[in-house]
Amino acid sequence: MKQGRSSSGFLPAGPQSMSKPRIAVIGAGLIGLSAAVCISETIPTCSVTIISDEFTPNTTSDVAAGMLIPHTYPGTPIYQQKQWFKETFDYLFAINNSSEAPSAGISLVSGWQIFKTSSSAELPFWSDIVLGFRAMTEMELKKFPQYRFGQAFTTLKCDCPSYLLWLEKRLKGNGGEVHAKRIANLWDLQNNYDIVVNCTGIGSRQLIGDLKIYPVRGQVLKVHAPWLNHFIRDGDGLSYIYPGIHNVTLGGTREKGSWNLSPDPNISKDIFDKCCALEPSLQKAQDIKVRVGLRPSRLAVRLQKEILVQGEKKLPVVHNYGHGSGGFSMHWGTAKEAARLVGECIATLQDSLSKAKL
Ligand SMILES: Cc1cc2nc3c(=O)[nH]c(=O)nc-3n(C[C@H](O)[C@H](O)[C@H](O)COP(=O)(O)OP(=O)(O)OC[C@H]3O[C@@H](n4cnc5c(N)ncnc54)[C@H](O)[C@@H]3O)c2cc1C
Ligand SMILES: O=C([O-])CC(=O)C(=O)O
Repeated sequence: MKQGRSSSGFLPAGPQSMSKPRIAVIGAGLIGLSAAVCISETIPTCSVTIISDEFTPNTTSDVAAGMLIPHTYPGTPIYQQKQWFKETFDYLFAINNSSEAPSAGISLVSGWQIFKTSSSAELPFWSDIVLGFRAMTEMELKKFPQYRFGQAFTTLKCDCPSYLLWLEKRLKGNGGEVHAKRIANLWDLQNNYDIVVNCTGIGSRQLIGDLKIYPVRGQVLKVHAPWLNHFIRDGDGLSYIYPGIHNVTLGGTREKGSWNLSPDPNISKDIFDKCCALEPSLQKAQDIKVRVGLRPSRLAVRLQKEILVQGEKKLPVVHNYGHGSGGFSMHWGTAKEAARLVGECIATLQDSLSKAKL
């Protein structure tokens, strides 16, 4: 049994009425925790239970840099991605402006995204959502002699384990529960929950057989270099330096289709050397830790309702997974949409219950 989370007796023996709809959220990474918090706050009449086999600090979400810099999903309309990013940015900006900022692990960070050729630097769809987006000046570019062009802006960063713990605490404060268990089949939940929210990330490949989701392996270093406060990102996405509250994340790699979770020392050296070339003071970094995560990648985030049917039985499922490289950038926007879909499922269930009584 994992500390503070029950691993047995997780199935509530609740009534089958819809006076208090019972929602099971599968997955305790960023996407499951944020969806659970959002559902518990927007539909306070329901009970929310997270069921997951892994928790912080052992999820992909703990490995992430946690920067709010979106990656484009080719299969999701841009207006939709822009809305999710804006909702996430506004929500975290408000937390950053509150006394909760340090415990939630949310900080503002300014810096540069740099490019070797100006033609590779299109105006991103999120340029009017981050703060103070502009082209870098000649003087700023002098710091990076190999680069021709750059974008300067201020964005938000989540300190990943702190933020996940903060979300879990908030869920429990709203009366939510958290249980440690691996789910092999969504139907195992049908007797005890009215609606299931699937936030299993890369686990959706096995749990529901979605072969459209695949891993993109990422290796990063988490180092102690408290003098750094500006981020630097090579526009190719293969070198970045992201200072946060507790450490600096150095990255990174993108290996499509690799399931290998073991750190590769040669890759660590390569990341370190490339980041030192951008920011020589990193030679003095200490306490270097290596982490590997598998980005749950998909052409489009899957955010939709599905009604599973088995004979007479029905199980409403809301899917919310496949956030790839952009979970932190999009999570609150997708959590809001998942909560809205759960609300629709509750309305449909209530409607069919009242029709059955007639
Ligand atoms: C190196 C790296 C750097 C990144 N940097 C950034 C960044 O700077 N900004 C950004 O926006 N994004 C970043 N990301 C992407 C981000 O980490 C992901 O988009 C996000 O963490 C996905 O969250 P998730 O909750 O879907 O997945 P996960 O964190 O993997 O959570 C899935 C959960 O589901 C549970 N689960 C799975 N299957 C089952 C099952 N059958 N039964 C029970 N539980 C199950 C797991 O135990 C886990 O708790 C980065 C990723 C990596 C790897
Ligand atoms: O690309 C970045 O800047 C960080 C990130 O999201 C990732 O490594 O997936």
